[in-house]
Amino acid sequence: MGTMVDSTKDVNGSFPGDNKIIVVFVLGGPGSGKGTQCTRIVENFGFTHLSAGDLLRAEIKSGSENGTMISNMIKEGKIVPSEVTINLLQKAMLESGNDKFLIDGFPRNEENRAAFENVTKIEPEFVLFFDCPEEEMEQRLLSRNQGRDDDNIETIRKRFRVFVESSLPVVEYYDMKGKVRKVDALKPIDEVFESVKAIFAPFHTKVE
Ligand SMILES: Nc1ncnc2c1ncn2[C@@H]1O[C@H](COP(=O)(O)OP(=O)(O)O)[C@@H](O)[C@H]1O
Ligand SMILES: Nc1ccn([C@@H]2O[C@H](COP(=O)(O)OP(=O)(O)O)[C@@H](O)[C@H]2O)c(=O)n1
Ligand SMILES: [Mg+2]
Repeated sequence: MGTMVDSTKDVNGSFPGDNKIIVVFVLGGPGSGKGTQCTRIVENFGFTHLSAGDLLRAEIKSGSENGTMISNMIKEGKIVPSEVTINLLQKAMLESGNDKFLIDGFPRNEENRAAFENVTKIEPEFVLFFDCPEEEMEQRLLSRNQGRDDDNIETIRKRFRVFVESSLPVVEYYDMKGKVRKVDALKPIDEVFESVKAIFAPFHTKVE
Protein backbone atom coordinates (compact mmCIF):
# COMPACT_ATOMS: atom_id res chain seq x y z
CA MET A 1 0.00 0.00 0.00
CA GLY A 2 1.28 3.52 -0.80
CA THR A 3 2.14 6.03 1.90
CA MET A 4 -0.79 7.80 3.51
CA VAL A 5 -0.99 11.55 3.27
CA ASP A 6 -0.41 13.34 6.61
CA SER A 7 -3.94 13.37 8.02
CA THR A 8 -3.39 16.55 10.03
CA LYS A 9 -3.13 18.37 6.73
CA ASP A 10 -5.60 18.97 3.92
CA VAL A 11 -5.11 16.99 0.72
CA ASN A 12 -3.46 20.04 -0.80
CA GLY A 13 -0.78 19.97 1.90
CA SER A 14 -1.96 23.01 3.80
CA PHE A 15 -3.55 23.00 7.25
CA PRO A 16 -7.34 22.95 7.41
CA GLY A 17 -8.88 26.39 7.08
CA ASP A 18 -6.04 27.79 4.96
CA ASN A 19 -8.08 27.69 1.77
CA LYS A 20 -11.16 25.90 0.59
CA ILE A 21 -10.96 22.90 -1.67
CA ILE A 22 -13.90 22.52 -4.02
CA VAL A 23 -14.87 18.98 -4.95
CA VAL A 24 -17.64 17.99 -7.35
CA PHE A 25 -18.46 14.29 -7.55
CA VAL A 26 -19.39 13.24 -11.08
CA LEU A 27 -21.62 10.18 -11.07
CA GLY A 28 -23.74 8.24 -13.56
CA GLY A 29 -23.87 4.73 -14.97
CA PRO A 30 -21.06 3.20 -17.02
CA GLY A 31 -21.17 4.89 -20.44
CA SER A 32 -23.38 7.79 -19.33
CA GLY A 33 -20.74 10.29 -20.53
CA LYS A 34 -18.94 11.27 -17.31
CA GLY A 35 -15.45 11.39 -18.83
CA THR A 36 -16.62 13.14 -22.00
CA GLN A 37 -18.33 15.94 -20.09
CA CYS A 38 -15.49 16.27 -17.55
CA THR A 39 -13.10 17.07 -20.41
CA ARG A 40 -15.41 19.89 -21.49
CA ILE A 41 -15.78 21.21 -17.91
CA VAL A 42 -11.98 21.32 -17.50
CA GLU A 43 -11.63 23.37 -20.71
CA ASN A 44 -14.20 25.92 -19.53
CA PHE A 45 -14.10 26.11 -15.75
CA GLY A 46 -10.54 25.45 -14.56
CA PHE A 47 -11.19 22.25 -12.65
CA THR A 48 -8.77 19.33 -12.47
CA HIS A 49 -10.38 16.09 -13.68
CA LEU A 50 -9.63 12.98 -11.64
CA SER A 51 -11.24 9.77 -12.91
CA ALA A 52 -11.09 7.02 -10.29
CA GLY A 53 -11.19 4.41 -13.06
CA ASP A 54 -8.32 6.09 -14.96
CA LEU A 55 -6.22 6.28 -11.76
CA LEU A 56 -6.85 2.58 -11.06
CA ARG A 57 -5.92 1.62 -14.65
CA ALA A 58 -2.72 3.70 -14.37
CA GLU A 59 -1.91 1.92 -11.10
CA ILE A 60 -2.19 -1.46 -12.89
CA LYS A 61 0.13 -0.23 -15.68
CA SER A 62 2.69 1.10 -13.19
CA GLY A 63 3.34 -2.46 -12.00
CA SER A 64 2.17 -1.71 -8.45
CA GLU A 65 1.82 -4.53 -5.91
CA ASN A 66 -1.96 -3.95 -6.01
CA GLY A 67 -2.08 -4.22 -9.81
CA THR A 68 -3.29 -7.80 -10.09
CA MET A 69 -6.01 -7.32 -7.47
CA ILE A 70 -7.24 -4.10 -9.17
CA SER A 71 -7.16 -5.72 -12.60
CA ASN A 72 -9.20 -8.72 -11.42
CA MET A 73 -11.80 -6.49 -9.77
CA ILE A 74 -12.19 -4.27 -12.86
CA LYS A 75 -12.64 -7.35 -15.11
CA GLU A 76 -15.44 -8.48 -12.78
CA GLY A 77 -16.99 -5.00 -12.56
CA LYS A 78 -16.42 -4.99 -8.80
CA ILE A 79 -15.51 -1.97 -6.70
CA VAL A 80 -11.90 -1.80 -5.48
CA PRO A 81 -11.46 -1.29 -1.69
CA SER A 82 -11.72 2.41 -0.79
CA GLU A 83 -8.29 2.61 0.79
CA VAL A 84 -6.60 1.98 -2.57
CA THR A 85 -8.74 4.40 -4.57
CA ILE A 86 -8.67 7.18 -1.96
CA ASN A 87 -4.87 7.00 -1.73
CA LEU A 88 -4.66 7.46 -5.51
CA LEU A 89 -7.14 10.36 -5.43
CA GLN A 90 -5.32 12.12 -2.58
CA LYS A 91 -1.97 11.76 -4.30
CA ALA A 92 -3.37 13.17 -7.55
CA MET A 93 -5.02 16.08 -5.73
CA LEU A 94 -1.75 16.99 -4.02
CA GLU A 95 0.26 16.73 -7.23
CA SER A 96 -2.19 18.88 -9.24
CA GLY A 97 -1.57 22.06 -7.24
CA ASN A 98 -5.20 22.99 -8.00
CA ASP A 99 -8.00 23.54 -5.48
CA LYS A 100 -11.00 22.64 -7.70
CA PHE A 101 -11.61 19.00 -8.57
CA LEU A 102 -14.03 16.92 -10.60
CA ILE A 103 -13.93 13.48 -9.03
CA ASP A 104 -15.34 11.20 -11.73
CA GLY A 105 -16.70 7.72 -10.95
CA PHE A 106 -16.30 8.11 -7.20
CA PRO A 107 -17.85 7.48 -4.67
CA ARG A 108 -19.32 4.34 -6.22
CA ASN A 109 -20.64 2.73 -3.03
CA GLU A 110 -21.36 3.56 0.58
CA GLU A 111 -17.88 2.42 1.66
CA ASN A 112 -16.23 4.80 -0.86
CA ARG A 113 -18.40 7.67 0.34
CA ALA A 114 -17.92 7.20 4.09
CA ALA A 115 -14.17 6.52 3.84
CA PHE A 116 -13.52 9.61 1.68
CA GLU A 117 -15.44 11.78 4.12
CA ASN A 118 -13.58 10.33 7.13
CA VAL A 119 -10.12 10.51 5.59
CA THR A 120 -10.26 13.88 3.80
CA LYS A 121 -13.03 15.67 5.79
CA ILE A 122 -14.14 17.06 2.43
CA GLU A 123 -17.85 17.47 1.64
CA PRO A 124 -18.67 17.76 -2.06
CA GLU A 125 -19.94 21.12 -3.30
CA PHE A 126 -22.54 19.15 -5.27
CA VAL A 127 -22.96 15.89 -7.17
CA LEU A 128 -23.27 16.09 -10.95
CA PHE A 129 -25.42 13.12 -11.97
CA PHE A 130 -25.75 11.91 -15.55
CA ASP A 131 -29.08 10.19 -16.03
CA CYS A 132 -29.10 7.79 -18.99
CA PRO A 133 -31.13 4.69 -19.94
CA GLU A 134 -29.28 1.37 -19.75
CA GLU A 135 -29.89 0.50 -23.44
CA GLU A 136 -28.12 3.70 -24.51
CA MET A 137 -25.21 3.19 -22.07
CA GLU A 138 -24.79 -0.39 -23.37
CA GLN A 139 -24.58 0.82 -26.99
CA ARG A 140 -22.04 3.51 -26.06
CA LEU A 141 -19.82 1.10 -24.11
CA LEU A 142 -19.86 -1.50 -26.90
CA SER A 143 -18.66 1.15 -29.38
CA ARG A 144 -16.24 3.01 -27.06
CA ASN A 145 -13.18 1.28 -28.55
CA GLN A 146 -10.67 2.20 -25.86
CA GLY A 147 -9.45 -1.37 -25.59
CA ARG A 148 -10.79 -1.74 -22.07
CA ASP A 149 -11.01 -5.21 -20.49
CA ASP A 150 -14.41 -4.38 -19.00
CA ASP A 151 -16.21 -3.08 -22.12
CA ASN A 152 -17.55 -6.51 -23.10
CA ILE A 153 -21.21 -7.45 -22.76
CA GLU A 154 -20.64 -9.90 -19.89
CA THR A 155 -18.76 -7.39 -17.71
CA ILE A 156 -21.05 -4.53 -18.77
CA ARG A 157 -24.07 -6.42 -17.35
CA LYS A 158 -22.20 -6.88 -14.05
CA ARG A 159 -21.28 -3.17 -13.95
CA PHE A 160 -24.92 -2.17 -14.51
CA ARG A 161 -25.94 -4.38 -11.60
CA VAL A 162 -23.29 -2.87 -9.30
CA PHE A 163 -24.39 0.60 -10.43
CA VAL A 164 -28.03 -0.02 -9.48
CA GLU A 165 -27.31 -1.89 -6.26
CA SER A 166 -24.32 0.07 -4.87
CA SER A 167 -23.88 3.40 -6.69
CA LEU A 168 -27.47 4.67 -7.01
CA PRO A 169 -27.91 4.55 -3.20
CA VAL A 170 -24.99 7.03 -2.94
CA VAL A 171 -26.77 9.36 -5.37
CA GLU A 172 -29.94 9.00 -3.25
CA TYR A 173 -27.93 9.83 -0.10
CA TYR A 174 -26.75 13.11 -1.62
CA ASP A 175 -30.19 13.79 -3.11
CA MET A 176 -31.61 13.71 0.44
CA LYS A 177 -29.10 16.45 1.28
CA GLY A 178 -30.22 18.52 -1.73
CA LYS A 179 -26.81 18.14 -3.37
CA VAL A 180 -27.66 16.36 -6.64
CA ARG A 181 -27.69 18.24 -9.94
CA LYS A 182 -29.26 15.82 -12.43
CA VAL A 183 -28.65 16.12 -16.15
CA ASP A 184 -30.40 14.31 -19.01
CA ALA A 185 -27.44 12.43 -20.54
CA LEU A 186 -29.37 10.84 -23.42
CA LYS A 187 -29.05 13.97 -25.53
CA PRO A 188 -26.13 14.66 -27.93
CA ILE A 189 -22.81 15.66 -26.30
CA ASP A 190 -23.17 19.40 -27.06
CA GLU A 191 -26.68 19.55 -25.65
CA VAL A 192 -25.67 17.71 -22.49
CA PHE A 193 -22.87 20.23 -22.07
CA GLU A 194 -25.35 23.12 -22.32
CA SER A 195 -27.10 21.77 -19.23
CA VAL A 196 -23.75 21.18 -17.51
CA LYS A 197 -22.61 24.73 -18.26
CA ALA A 198 -25.66 26.19 -16.56
CA ILE A 199 -24.81 24.24 -13.41
CA PHE A 200 -21.15 25.35 -13.41
CA ALA A 201 -21.85 29.01 -14.26
CA PRO A 202 -21.00 30.19 -10.69
CA PHE A 203 -17.49 28.72 -11.13
CA HIS A 204 -16.67 30.60 -14.30
CA THR A 205 -13.16 31.91 -13.68
CA LYS A 206 -11.36 31.33 -16.99
CA VAL A 207 -10.98 34.46 -19.08
CA GLU A 208 -11.45 33.68 -22.78
N1 LIG B 1 -24.12 12.44 -25.15
C1 LIG B 1 -23.55 11.44 -25.82
N2 LIG B 1 -24.12 10.92 -26.92
C2 LIG B 1 -23.55 9.91 -27.61
N3 LIG B 1 -22.37 9.33 -27.27
C3 LIG B 1 -21.73 9.81 -26.16
C4 LIG B 1 -22.28 10.87 -25.39
N4 LIG B 1 -21.44 11.12 -24.36
C5 LIG B 1 -20.42 10.25 -24.49
N5 LIG B 1 -20.57 9.46 -25.57
C6 LIG B 1 -19.69 8.36 -26.02
O1 LIG B 1 -20.04 7.24 -25.21
C7 LIG B 1 -18.86 6.55 -24.78
C8 LIG B 1 -18.79 6.57 -23.24
O2 LIG B 1 -18.54 7.90 -22.80
P1 LIG B 1 -17.62 8.19 -21.54
O3 LIG B 1 -17.49 9.68 -21.43
O4 LIG B 1 -16.39 7.38 -21.62
O5 LIG B 1 -18.62 7.66 -20.37
P2 LIG B 1 -18.34 7.23 -18.86
O6 LIG B 1 -17.07 7.90 -18.41
O7 LIG B 1 -19.54 7.70 -18.10
O8 LIG B 1 -18.26 5.73 -18.88
C9 LIG B 1 -17.69 7.24 -25.45
O9 LIG B 1 -17.34 6.53 -26.63
C10 LIG B 1 -18.23 8.64 -25.78
O10 LIG B 1 -17.62 9.19 -26.91
N1 LIG C 1 -14.53 4.37 -7.32
C1 LIG C 1 -14.21 3.42 -8.21
C2 LIG C 1 -14.21 3.69 -9.61
C3 LIG C 1 -13.92 2.66 -10.49
N2 LIG C 1 -13.64 1.43 -10.03
C4 LIG C 1 -13.36 0.30 -10.94
O1 LIG C 1 -13.02 0.76 -12.24
C5 LIG C 1 -13.99 0.30 -13.18
C6 LIG C 1 -14.11 1.30 -14.30
O2 LIG C 1 -14.54 2.53 -13.76
P1 LIG C 1 -14.71 3.80 -14.72
O3 LIG C 1 -15.25 4.94 -13.91
O4 LIG C 1 -13.46 4.02 -15.47
O5 LIG C 1 -15.86 3.29 -15.72
P2 LIG C 1 -16.91 4.15 -16.55
O6 LIG C 1 -18.08 4.43 -15.63
O7 LIG C 1 -16.22 5.38 -16.98
O8 LIG C 1 -17.30 3.29 -17.70
C7 LIG C 1 -15.25 0.03 -12.35
O9 LIG C 1 -16.15 -0.84 -12.97
C8 LIG C 1 -14.62 -0.57 -11.10
O10 LIG C 1 -14.22 -1.91 -11.30
C9 LIG C 1 -13.64 1.18 -8.65
O11 LIG C 1 -13.38 0.05 -8.24
N3 LIG C 1 -13.91 2.18 -7.76
MG1 LIG D 1 -15.27 7.13 -17.56
